Amino acid sequence: MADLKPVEAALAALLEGVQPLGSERLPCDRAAGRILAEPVAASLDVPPFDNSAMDGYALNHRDAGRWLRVSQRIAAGATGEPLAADSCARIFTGGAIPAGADCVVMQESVEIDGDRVRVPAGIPAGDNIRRRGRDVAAGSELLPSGEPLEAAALGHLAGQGITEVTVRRRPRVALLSTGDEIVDPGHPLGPGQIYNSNRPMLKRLLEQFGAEVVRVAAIPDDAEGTRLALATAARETDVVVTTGGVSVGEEDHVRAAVEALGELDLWRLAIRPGKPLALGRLPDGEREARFVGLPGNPVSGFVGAWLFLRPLMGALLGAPSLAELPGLAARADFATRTGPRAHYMRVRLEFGPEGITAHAFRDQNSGVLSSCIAADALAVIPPNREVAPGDSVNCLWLRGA
Ligand SMILES: Nc1nc2c(c(=O)[nH]1)N[C@H]1C(S)=C(S)[C@@H](COP(=O)(O)OP(=O)(O)OC[C@H]3O[C@@H](n4cnc5c(N)ncnc54)[C@H](O)[C@@H]3O)O[C@H]1N2
Ligand code: MOO
Repeated sequence: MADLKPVEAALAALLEGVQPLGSERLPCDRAAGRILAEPVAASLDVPPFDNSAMDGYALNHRDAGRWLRVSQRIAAGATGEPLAADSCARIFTGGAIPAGADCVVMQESVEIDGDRVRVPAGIPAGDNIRRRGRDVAAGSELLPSGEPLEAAALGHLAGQGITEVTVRRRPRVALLSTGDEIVDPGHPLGPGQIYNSNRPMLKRLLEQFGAEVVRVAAIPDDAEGTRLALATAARETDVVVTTGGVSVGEEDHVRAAVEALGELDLWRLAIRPGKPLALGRLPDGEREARFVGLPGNPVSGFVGAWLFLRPLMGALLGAPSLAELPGLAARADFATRTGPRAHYMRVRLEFGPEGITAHAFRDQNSGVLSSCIAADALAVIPPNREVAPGDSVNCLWLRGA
């Protein structure tokens, strides 16, 4: 087992030389989930003027504790007049603070007598005022390149009146299945056959990671057909992913075809599941598609997608948030022992007042996809390690992309 390589070595080989893809302009309302390809500068202060955080009265803090005439009414959207002496302004949340006022007192704290009010003494200057530029200052960087355009970022763009952004083109991916026994749903199953569960699973994961799956196909079981399928896929895409046929079986034409078309490295990784992995390049004139051959076992493909396809999509998208899975420490509720391979165990995390507990699924076999459905994380148990209930284990978080 001495030849088993660490995940990091394969990942470094996979990402070597990968450059972010080109960009495209999109209207903001079609850019949700996309990755910014350039920084966006703020041209406006947000908020654009000092305004009230409360429904109440705007005054100068030196007048707090005295009876004041209510000299004007300022609703959100209106601008008031400068405050006259011995007066305050009725003001509503979002209303512009009039000149001369430097604090707002909420109406629940005010005594009212006809058109006069008295606020408690000792109100500090600035109280309940949302200062101009407090959220965003004009001229500052609103969002950096590589930022995923999720809810708050989209709100921030709109806050500047921005209608269009430059985002990365989505990586185009081909997803090809090997295996004579694999049948697509919708067709009858013959003896010894199984349905193709990897395809929809990996398609969904790739889309979650920001890719566009532009081609799905089965690789035919002959040398020429395999070569044609791979060459066609490479021409149309940035990444060609295959499933199955990466261990030591004899039935496989993928290896020979990738070697004939470009370069191939076969890895045997010190991880369970996902030991065999094929990485390569498929040149097409000036450009090339990256090749990733994931193992056929569904859980091995699932884990391989999180560990390899996610950072690859991150590198193509220039999105640092996809580079590494977030890690968190949890208390194991299980016992296990590893051999020469690190075990990436599917766990459900329970967040309690005493901390986080990792519950491992009973059957961790790499063919048992049901263990992935409710898995929140992969608990990474290093090689040659014994874990007892209560021990701390490092978990890689799988919720979200
Ligand atoms: N002698 C050895 N045998 C195996 C080794 C080894 O080192 N020496 N490694 C094992 C490990 S670990 C893994 S993981 C698998 C990887 O196998 P392959 O990538 O070659 O995949 P296949 O043999 O084609 O398939 C494995 C398994 O997965 C099923 N499968 C394949 N594709 C799909 C699909 N699209 N949907 C659902 N299920 C799929 C397939 O029917 C097989 O049962 O090799 C071990 N063997
Ligand atoms: O590495 Mo395989 O993925 O253990 O089943």
